[in-house]
Amino acid sequence: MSYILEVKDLKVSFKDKKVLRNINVKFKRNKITAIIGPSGCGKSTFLKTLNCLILEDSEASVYGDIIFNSESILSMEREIVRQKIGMVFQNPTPFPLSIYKNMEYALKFYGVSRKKRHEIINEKLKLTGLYDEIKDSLNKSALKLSGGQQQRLCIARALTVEPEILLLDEPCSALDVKNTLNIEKLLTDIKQKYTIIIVTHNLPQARRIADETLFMLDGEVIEFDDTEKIFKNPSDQRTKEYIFGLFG
Ligand SMILES: Nc1ncnc2c1ncn2[C@@H]1O[C@H](COP(=O)(O)OP(=O)(O)OP(=O)(O)O)[C@@H](O)[C@H]1O
Repeated sequence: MSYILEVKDLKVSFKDKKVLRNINVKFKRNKITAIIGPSGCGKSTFLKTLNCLILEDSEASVYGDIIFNSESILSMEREIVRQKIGMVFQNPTPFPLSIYKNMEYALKFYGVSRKKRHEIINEKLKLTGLYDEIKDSLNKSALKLSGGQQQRLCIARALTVEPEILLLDEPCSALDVKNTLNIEKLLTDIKQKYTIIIVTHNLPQARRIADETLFMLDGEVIEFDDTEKIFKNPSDQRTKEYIFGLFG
């Protein structure tokens, strides 16, 4: 089995508050992994640690290591980490620019030629199912798109720099059912090419799309296994109680 990311003895604190405790897990390449757990258990902190975003917080201390393709991301250049490990947030975050300029932004930063930028932008808009919907209004403000379209644009934008891993923090929590299902289909369509790690409160969503599911509680990983095993026959009593709705 090929692993893309290995988390070793990871601990994260904000000042003296311990938020993540001794996490040791490995993420499989080209799979969707869902991270679930009650509010405040540390899911977003964990996700933000996986692409070093947490290091931008002056109150955060990070111990342990995260190995990506046999290299420690904590000692890699941040720009390379962000290119290899992209992130999409809970609320769609298009820049207040045109759709095209949103898509072009990171490509310009990395010095990609105009012709190549155009090719990549079309390809990613097609991949995320947006192209047919917006091909005649690429110069329109991205803020005028619907919430679901904005979130697909953010995914398309994150993919322009060809990350190997895409992290998503509750990407559907601001969307209706139809847009949620669109995003879920999109994620399952692209997993042949990308490794996807998604934080979700929506347990049926984790069950629908994730190959593996990681259950966290109070900053610890309680159980990490095939999604079917976690939902049908979890090994730990605490996972059982969360899955069957006794807490959370
Ligand atoms: N920048 C920060 N400074 C101080 N404490 C923080 C910071 N970010 C998160 N925390 C604390 O860390 C703990 C874990 O928060 P985190 O957002 O990771 O949990 P979560 O499981 O993603 O929660 P939710 O499901 O509600 O989004 C919480 O107690 C939170 O208050």
